[in-house]
Amino acid sequence: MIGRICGSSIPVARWLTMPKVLVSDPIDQVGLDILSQVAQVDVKTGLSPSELAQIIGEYDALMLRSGTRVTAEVIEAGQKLRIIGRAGVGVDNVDVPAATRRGIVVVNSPEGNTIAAAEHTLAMMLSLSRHIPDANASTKSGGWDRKSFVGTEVYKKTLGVVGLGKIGSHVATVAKAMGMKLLAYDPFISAERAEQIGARLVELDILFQEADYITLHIPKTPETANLINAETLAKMKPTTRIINCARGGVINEQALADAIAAGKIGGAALDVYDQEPLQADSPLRALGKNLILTPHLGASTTEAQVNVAVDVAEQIRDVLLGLPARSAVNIPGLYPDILEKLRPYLQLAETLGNLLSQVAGGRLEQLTVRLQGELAAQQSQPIVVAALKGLLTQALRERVNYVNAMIEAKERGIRIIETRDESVRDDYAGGSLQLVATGSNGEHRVMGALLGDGEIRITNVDEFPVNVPPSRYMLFTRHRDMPGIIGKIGSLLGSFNVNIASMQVGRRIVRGDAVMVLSLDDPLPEGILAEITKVAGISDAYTVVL
Ligand SMILES: NC(=O)c1ccc[n+]([C@@H]2O[C@H](COP(=O)([O-])OP(=O)(O)OC[C@H]3O[C@@H](n4cnc5c(N)ncnc54)[C@H](O)[C@@H]3O)[C@@H](O)[C@H]2O)c1
Ligand SMILES: O=C(O)[C@H](O)COP(=O)(O)O
Repeated sequence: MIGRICGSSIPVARWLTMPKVLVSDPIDQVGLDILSQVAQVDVKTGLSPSELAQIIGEYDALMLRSGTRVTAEVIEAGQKLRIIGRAGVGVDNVDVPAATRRGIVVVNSPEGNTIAAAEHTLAMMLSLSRHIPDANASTKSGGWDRKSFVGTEVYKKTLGVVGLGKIGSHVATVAKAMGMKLLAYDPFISAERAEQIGARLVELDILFQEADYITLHIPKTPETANLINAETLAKMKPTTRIINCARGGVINEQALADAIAAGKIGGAALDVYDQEPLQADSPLRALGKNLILTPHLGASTTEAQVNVAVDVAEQIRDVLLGLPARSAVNIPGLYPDILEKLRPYLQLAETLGNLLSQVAGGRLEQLTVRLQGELAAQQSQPIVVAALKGLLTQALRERVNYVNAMIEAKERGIRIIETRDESVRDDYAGGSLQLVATGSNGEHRVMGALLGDGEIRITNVDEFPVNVPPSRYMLFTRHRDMPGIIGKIGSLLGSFNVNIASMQVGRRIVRGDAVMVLSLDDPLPEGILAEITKVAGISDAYTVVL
């Protein structure tokens, strides 16, 4: 039987077992079509956080814009949630730390609406300069008033750009072409970058004092909240006009309304507000032609909505299919191109982390990740995250993933040390990875490498050289290197009907201490470990399940 779901023909049986995606804000149909290839898609907009919390439990993914608030309560209720996709830039309406703790990947579309937001900013600046909204309203209501709407030119005026990122840079470039002089404030960009755009990087106070127009393109952070307040407004010229198409809350709205009403600044154009929708009794609603208000329309162009819908829907689809997301805001450094290159190393790191947690046992206090030889030239952070994921697998099972491994480790008080040494040369062209765990059972270490075909080799366990591929079931022993031990272990396993796939002994000196590593086809039956430790010369035996 064929069911028709959002334009695609999917057999009903398959549809019923598909993951479910909730779309909680208006999203372009092209995004819904992409999601429908792999999921059941429900569109339910206008939900409050508590309404969302009530239904989110049945969904594997959530797609939203700025109209939905994803609180910690929503995330807690979203027990099946794997991904939250923000079809836009700002993720300040999502409790990202709560999502990270739960291992939920949060993605956005960092560039899909850049041009739309920049063009809206420029439209706001020109509308404010020429009183277009009020002149339009007056004319439409029957008037022909040319005297009240005399404007000013932007040509040769100074534009102060706060936040010279993607949107700020585009605004600056177009403003430059209109003959404006540019000042910029952004503590995270270089003077050279500002110069390329034609802007002079200055301190914030200089920008406030000298700019005729100030445009904000910063995220809302503890540093930027309330950036424009009564004190900073007092530094501006009485003709200065402010445009905010970034985030509400970076301007103190009461202070702005007071300054405009008192003629202390020239005016403002706002697209974003402290509380959205803008409160009915906001002091901003009472002001006249020197204040323009739009209802968060910066990203509302046909082109931008297609861009962000495709960008985010593709990422949700990929994550639901087990593939990486290309712009996850809470996975450090894991971009697809890097991921592709590092994939075999990530597998190695995760396997060694899992092995180490079982070799070491007990409570872990510190993990040292050593990248040696060629490996030291690779980007290390994803490798560290993969090692932590492996290390925590025994404790957290599927609850740990690339999103939350770092935070879970930190919450358990595990210190992470990373070292790299390109000068170490061994038999492995791709270099070696060594993991050292320090904890309640002292210090333990494992080392591994990749063969030319990408196959993993465990090359050292607690300073004993070995050369074994990892396998699902493994048996490790510590013993005295003496005749007869290997045979006894072999026949003991045989008597319990356990098949040995491979066996390796690692020793540093003849007849000294040694390790034995066995790869087994079957899990070890209960009781066999006790029998193994009774064998003369065996000091320790433990199983590892990878
Ligand atoms: N109105 C809308 O519909 C709309 C649409 C898109 C984006 N936005 C918002 O616009 C803002 C900018 O977006 P973007 O894509 O250009 O982001 P971006 O990350 O490219 O740029 C932000 C810039 O702000 C700078 N910055 C950070 N903290 C700062 C501080 N304390 N002081 C000065 N500069 C600081 C950063 O260095 C960066 O260069 C974001 O808040 C985004 O959410 C709004
Ligand atoms: O951060 C963003 O991308 C903008 O604020 C756009 O928000 P919207 O998707 O709700 O229009």
